Amino acid sequence: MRVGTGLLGALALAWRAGWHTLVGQAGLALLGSVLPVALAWLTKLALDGVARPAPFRDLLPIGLGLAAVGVGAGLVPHLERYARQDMQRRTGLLAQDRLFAAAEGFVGLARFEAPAFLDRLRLAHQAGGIAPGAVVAGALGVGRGLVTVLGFLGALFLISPWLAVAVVAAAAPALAAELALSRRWAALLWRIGPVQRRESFYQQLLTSVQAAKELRLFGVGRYLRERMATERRTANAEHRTMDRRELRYQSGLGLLAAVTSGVALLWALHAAARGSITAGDVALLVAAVAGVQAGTTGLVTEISTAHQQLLLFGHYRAVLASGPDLPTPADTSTAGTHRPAPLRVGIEFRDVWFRYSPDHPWTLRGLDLTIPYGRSVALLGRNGAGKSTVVKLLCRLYDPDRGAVLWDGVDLRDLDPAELRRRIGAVFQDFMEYDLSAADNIGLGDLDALGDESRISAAARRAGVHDTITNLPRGYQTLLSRLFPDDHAESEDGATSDETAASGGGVGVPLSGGQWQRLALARAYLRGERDLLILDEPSAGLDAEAEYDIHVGLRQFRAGRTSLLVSHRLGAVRDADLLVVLDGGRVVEQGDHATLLRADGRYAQMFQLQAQGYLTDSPHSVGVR
Ligand SMILES: Nc1ncnc2c1ncn2[C@@H]1O[C@H](COP(=O)(O)OP(=O)(O)OP(=O)(O)O)[C@@H](O)[C@H]1O
Repeated sequence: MRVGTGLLGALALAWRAGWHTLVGQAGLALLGSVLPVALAWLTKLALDGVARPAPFRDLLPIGLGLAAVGVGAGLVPHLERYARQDMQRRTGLLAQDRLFAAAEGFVGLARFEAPAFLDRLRLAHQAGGIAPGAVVAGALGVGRGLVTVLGFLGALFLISPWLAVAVVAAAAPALAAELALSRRWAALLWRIGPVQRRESFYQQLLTSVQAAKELRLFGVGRYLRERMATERRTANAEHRTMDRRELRYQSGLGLLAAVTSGVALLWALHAAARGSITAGDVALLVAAVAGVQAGTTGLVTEISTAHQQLLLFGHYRAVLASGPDLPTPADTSTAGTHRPAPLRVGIEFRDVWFRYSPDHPWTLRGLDLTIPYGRSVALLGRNGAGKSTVVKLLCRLYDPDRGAVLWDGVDLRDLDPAELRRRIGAVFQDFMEYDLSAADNIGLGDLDALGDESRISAAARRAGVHDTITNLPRGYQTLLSRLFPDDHAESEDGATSDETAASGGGVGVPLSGGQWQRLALARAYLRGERDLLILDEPSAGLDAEAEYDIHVGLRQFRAGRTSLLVSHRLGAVRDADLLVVLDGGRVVEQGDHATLLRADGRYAQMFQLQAQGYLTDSPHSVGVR
């Protein structure tokens, strides 16, 4: 049943991707399947005619038929290959698009963090490119093989029924064995998923420019290479075991088929010597036994390949059928009921409990927090206190396990997540550095502004990165990447782009850490008119002067706007309307700077510690004096 629905799914995808190619491919498969049988029959007729002997005009149609079959046999395989590859490309493209659309539809992050789901996604991605096309080609191949085998079996049956039965009996175990093997292959691919994931992690590590510094400094390249090889050896051992099993099955079954055909041949020669069958019958019998065996082997291979691909295609179908990861309102279209209205009162975390999974400890334990409309709130606390987690819940990348996050009193779970996010601008602590142009890096913050130079440069100016960008070789159009050379053309001396890149010419320009951070800030500023601005450590990588500039700019920009700012630099956030200190997954202190200093609690301690750090001499310098 599952095989049936998988096959139907693949056929439906292929039909959608290009029905005319599918029909052409099926027609060619049918033509290809009857040609060998027609060739054998026509050869028998020609031999019998010559032996009789028959006049040439009786032999002429047979000769023309043989010539036509020869032309067909020469052309059909090439046409079929072309149609198959075209189908592969079309279904691959459609399948990939559907897979990525499904992944894009996951509202939250949890699935991207679950190793089992990641394995399934990887297999689905691999399968999506080739499996549907391979399943369709396999199904057509099976149909073609069946027609050929049945045609030859019919011929055999006419000459000797018991021989036909014997040949089928010899082929049946091969079919059963191949099906069992293909199931084992699919299970193996699933089993070694984590091993391959680790191997590819080491591969990326050993070739990534970020890791290159530390690997060289610590001299750990060889150690990691050995770990990578260990993973590959584990996968190889599993493959080898399967290959050996396959070898055993296939050579045993091949032997059985060879013995069957040998016996059939001896019987045919014996019968011809006694005069009970003609020379044409012998030729047809030899062709039929060989044709049934070759056809069965082909059939078995097609079935097992299609079966394997079908099992892989199962991962693709599973991802597509996995449904929403977080509940979304049933109907987001009805009169905009699930659209968040512009923020008017504020956002409230009400007794929020959250952990990343049942295996993780609680990160938030009954958090109560209000971000009032039009005010700036700064979230403070030591590493791991849960500040970024609050940010992620606010963007609805996860849902609370208990309690609720309310947008003007409406639970975020009752709002359309895409609409909610349209109202938010954010810089995450682990912001993205896109290997795109400077303009694109900013413009991705708001696709409407992507071609709007004035909006992009205004955002860049506000983030203090405009001058940096205009000094780049191609200004806002400079590619900020080491991955893609800016110029794919060969240089004048004929060097390829790889060589040019290796010598430092024609490559995109990467920025410094702080410059990237400003770019991320510009991206958020592009969404500055949105209802809520979230900045998670927006100045961590900036120099002191830049940080000051950024915070002055931020202060002006934030005035009268609702914002949430996460920072460890207390001097930079002291003038926020509300300072909130998190500890142990809940709010332990809140108020403005003056109130919290007077309270002489956690904030006052942290603030004084940082302030002293700037003002007092270090114990070492005192000692030196
Ligand atoms: N994706 C995740 N899966 C599991 N645990 C996580 C995940 N992200 C964060 N955590 C854990 O949740 C806790 C809170 O992390 P969070 O990033 O919110 O802290 P933070 O206050 O922002 O810290 P920092 O000041 O270091 O940025 C930490 O113990 C962290 O290990």
